[in-house]
Amino acid sequence: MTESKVTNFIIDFDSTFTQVEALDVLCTLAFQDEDEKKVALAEIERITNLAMGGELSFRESLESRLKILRANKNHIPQLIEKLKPLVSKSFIRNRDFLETNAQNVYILSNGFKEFICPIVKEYGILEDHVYANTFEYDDDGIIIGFDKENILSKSKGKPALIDSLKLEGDIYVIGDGYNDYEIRKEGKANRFYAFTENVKRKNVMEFADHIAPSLDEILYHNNMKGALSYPKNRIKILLLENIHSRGVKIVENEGYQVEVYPAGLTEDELIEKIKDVSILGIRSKTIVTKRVLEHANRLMSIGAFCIGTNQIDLDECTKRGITVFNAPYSNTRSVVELAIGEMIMLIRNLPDKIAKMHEGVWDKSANNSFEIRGKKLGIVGYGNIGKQLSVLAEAMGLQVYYYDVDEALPIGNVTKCDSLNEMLAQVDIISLHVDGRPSNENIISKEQFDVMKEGVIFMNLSRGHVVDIPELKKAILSGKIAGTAVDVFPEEPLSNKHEFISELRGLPNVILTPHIGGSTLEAQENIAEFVPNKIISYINTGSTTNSVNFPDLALPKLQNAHRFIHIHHNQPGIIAEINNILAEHNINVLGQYLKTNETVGYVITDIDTKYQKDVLKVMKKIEGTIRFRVLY
Ligand SMILES: NC(=O)c1ccc[n+]([C@@H]2O[C@H](COP(=O)([O-])OP(=O)(O)OC[C@H]3O[C@@H](n4cnc5c(N)ncnc54)[C@H](O)[C@@H]3O)[C@@H](O)[C@H]2O)c1
Ligand SMILES: O=C(O)[C@H](O)COP(=O)(O)O
Repeated sequence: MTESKVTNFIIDFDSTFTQVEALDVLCTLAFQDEDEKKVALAEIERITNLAMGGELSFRESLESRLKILRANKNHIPQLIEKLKPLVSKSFIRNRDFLETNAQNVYILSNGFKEFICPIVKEYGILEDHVYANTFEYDDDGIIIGFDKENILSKSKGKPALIDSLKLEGDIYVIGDGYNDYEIRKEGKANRFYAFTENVKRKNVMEFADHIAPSLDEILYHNNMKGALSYPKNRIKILLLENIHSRGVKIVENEGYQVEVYPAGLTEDELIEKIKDVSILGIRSKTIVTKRVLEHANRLMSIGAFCIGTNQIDLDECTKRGITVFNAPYSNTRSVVELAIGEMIMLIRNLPDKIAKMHEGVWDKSANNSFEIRGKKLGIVGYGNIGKQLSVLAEAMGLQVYYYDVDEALPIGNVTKCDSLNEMLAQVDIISLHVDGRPSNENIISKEQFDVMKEGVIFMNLSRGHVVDIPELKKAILSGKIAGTAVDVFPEEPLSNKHEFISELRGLPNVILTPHIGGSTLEAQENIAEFVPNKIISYINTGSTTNSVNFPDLALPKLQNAHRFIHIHHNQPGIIAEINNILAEHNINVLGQYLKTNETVGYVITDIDTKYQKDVLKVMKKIEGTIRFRVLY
């Protein structure tokens, strides 16, 4: 084969250039009767797969498929219209590449020119670069066969055709079928890319020189300019802790390489897994320590698919230019509903009564059973959950008191308390809704239990470490606390397979739940929609809206521009240096956005698309740079 700089791309049509097999679509047009259509379609698909997997000769498969089809000439224009929107997404995206390189792009298909030519023409592909079969019709216009003299209708037709073309330069074949690989197998191509954007055939992928989930990947692999600065399939996302399938779908549709794991991971396990991960998705269980982050060389972003982010070393993330996003409101209501339900259960002594009933004991009595109406509810932590709880509780007739370390505007008729102990001393029901910052460890301990009223109801649905558990146990056993609900624990099992160990097990009138305050399908689905979209927006545009640790920048969509994203330590002079470099390189700036926090500076510069690429290296070398990337 001639060694040359010219690269010829030989592209398959069905399931490569388009997302579908054209004859399957033709079948749906040809059959009116739904049952007949189903049977025919299944048979055509079966035969296609046999041929694409190399188990049936192409000629046999084509003959059988055309026999099943009762298509005619009039169906062809309809077929073309159906196929146009079904061009593979990465081919649509890279129309520029196809147009610019038209001289070296060929379509080689065992399909039919009648529908291929009008579709690929729209992408600049030359008509005389399309090699495919042609239909034969009877006098009534019914498709009865194909041109049997065409080399492509014969076995090993593709390698034979390539041979006949006598192309100069390298030949790279892009396709999803065994017959595409055959070109390489017969020594007529330098490289075979198994194209998996639409279908993945194991027995084709195993022979590939390179597996390409998109055309972007092929262009990137060849150092050629494509529509995207970085192929999405190279972005690996690891989703832990049983994240709702909605979230998995969103990141899959975005084209990321997705790995899903149902439970949390230990620090060592996470260190092992995180090496080539660009995005990490976790819930409350996975602790992302400094040590983990030291091994996370590629990590760009962490999604906490929950509210709390105390499990993540946020300072270290910021220093390393890793953005963190969470879902600050998606499970608020679920926690509040559980808290309301539990306070009613506890004030009526239901945990014990239910347990007795299961043992056959009928204990009908009003002793120690009360309404919640008129009782005083004390909320520790008047944030999103605390406030929503106060609104619902007031509506149910409770008098609400709250204590918060920050200034928080009272909603409705609630009473603000100036100290924690002042509040604890006067309320009948206590509900904790503080965040999990380290300084909140044991904020409820002996001193706090001591000031509480006798017979108080105590609930913790915030974080486990905020309550001193041995002291809580003493207060329950002494009768000081009449009822307790605990949803969160200092140590929680990593998965449903591990045992729950706690000294609170078996105590009277105690509801223990496995950290399910936010575990409703509604909440999980909302979270799974919210967090991935924030991360995708960050990856695609650089927007950091709602980030937990980064300066908040909402950015406009990138149009006819390249975007330089520069993250640096917050030190003087960097923005000036960036702009000097841009000026020295004669770069036309279209827009610039800057925001800093205590740790980092975040500068986005949109520039004209024509610039000398050596500027990229210079930008990376600016002292204090944490990360630099380019988007287009
Ligand atoms: N059980 C669950 O499944 C579940 C579900 C969601 C959230 N949570 C936990 O609930 C917490 C609160 O959620 P949110 O959405 O209301 O958060 P938020 O940030 O809106 O509110 C937390 C409030 O607590 C206050 N606070 C912090 N420390 C305090 C202290 N020592 N004393 C008094 N006030 C203090 C803060 O100032 C803030 O107003 C989350 O951080 C999370 O840890 C648990
Ligand atoms: O912070 C939260 O939102 C809650 O603790 C829920 O956490 P989870 O998603 O691990 O149940």
